[in-house]
Amino acid sequence: MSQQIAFIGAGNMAGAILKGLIQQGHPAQQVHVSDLDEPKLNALAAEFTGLNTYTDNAACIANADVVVLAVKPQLMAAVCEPLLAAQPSLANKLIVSVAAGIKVARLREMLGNAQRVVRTMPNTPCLIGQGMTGLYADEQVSETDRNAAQTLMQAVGKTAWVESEAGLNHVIAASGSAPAYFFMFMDAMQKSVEAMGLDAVSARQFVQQAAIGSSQLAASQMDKSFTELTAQVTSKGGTTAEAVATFKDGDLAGLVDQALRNCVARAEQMEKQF
Ligand SMILES: NC(=O)C1=CN([C@@H]2O[C@H](COP(=O)(O)OP(=O)(O)OC[C@H]3O[C@@H](n4cnc5c(N)ncnc54)[C@H](OP(=O)(O)O)[C@@H]3O)[C@@H](O)[C@H]2O)C=CC1
Ligand SMILES: O=C(O)[C@@H]1CCC=N1
Repeated sequence: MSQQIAFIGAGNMAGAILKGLIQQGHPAQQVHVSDLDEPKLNALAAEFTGLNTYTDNAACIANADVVVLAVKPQLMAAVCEPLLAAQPSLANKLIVSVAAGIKVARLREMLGNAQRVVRTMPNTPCLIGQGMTGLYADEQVSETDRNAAQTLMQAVGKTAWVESEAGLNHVIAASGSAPAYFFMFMDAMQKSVEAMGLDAVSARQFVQQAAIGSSQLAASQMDKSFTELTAQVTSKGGTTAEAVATFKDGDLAGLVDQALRNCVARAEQMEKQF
């Protein structure tokens, strides 16, 4: 029998994971989700017959085997307090956090020293089963719980463990936040070709399919580095060479490096803040 899985917070990330999970065959009757926003819950309940919705977080987790904490980091402490008050021992539940910037030790503190805590860093492509999730657990977490957390996230994409908790912040930079970078790049490309005269629908289709094709090509040629794949497109004296030179002149790599370092720095700052 499938596990009872409870999501605290029905926002972007929980929505992506729970939809992916149900679409992958987990019975909606065994998925529980709570949020303060009733219209959001009603929309999910209308989409997934049998889904259990709550405005009371403690009720949501009452019979759960796995609790996915999916509220904003700044709300996590306030959200955990009543959970702990209602269930002083969370020993019978595996806690899976998707929150950026809240370390295992801090989560345990918020949850009355709950031991069974796994941190994950997914991304929004989980919504279509194409997510990438980094996982971290310390030595106090059993193999069974690690496997359960991994199986949960594998329902919505690929997974990989990181050995140190600091590594999870690198996962945020490389993949948790990354969909936003790619969308920004695609948006800039679409706007550019639209300004040149391509209609909006065509511009989106060309840019989007180029992105899909490029990432699938890269995945099919794991023996080639991204630099080698770039070289395959770049004919000497041709058009790509001009665009590539422009990116190099503008230090695209330096800008990307700075952006990712700032992303990690913010995660580290949040670790102190929340
Ligand atoms: N978005 C992303 O791509 C990723 C996000 N994450 C992490 O996921 C977590 C959630 O982020 P995201 O999904 O983007 O945020 P959202 O704001 O979309 O989702 C959080 C949800 O929690 C609800 N909420 C607020 N207060 C409570 C409460 N007291 N009890 C229950 N629910 C509550 C919010 O409702 P309301 O809107 O009404 O406040 C909202 O629906 C964060 O910790 C983030 O770090 C991790 C990886 C990727
Ligand atoms: O922006 C954030 O803080 C979250 C974490 C990764 C993606 N969104």
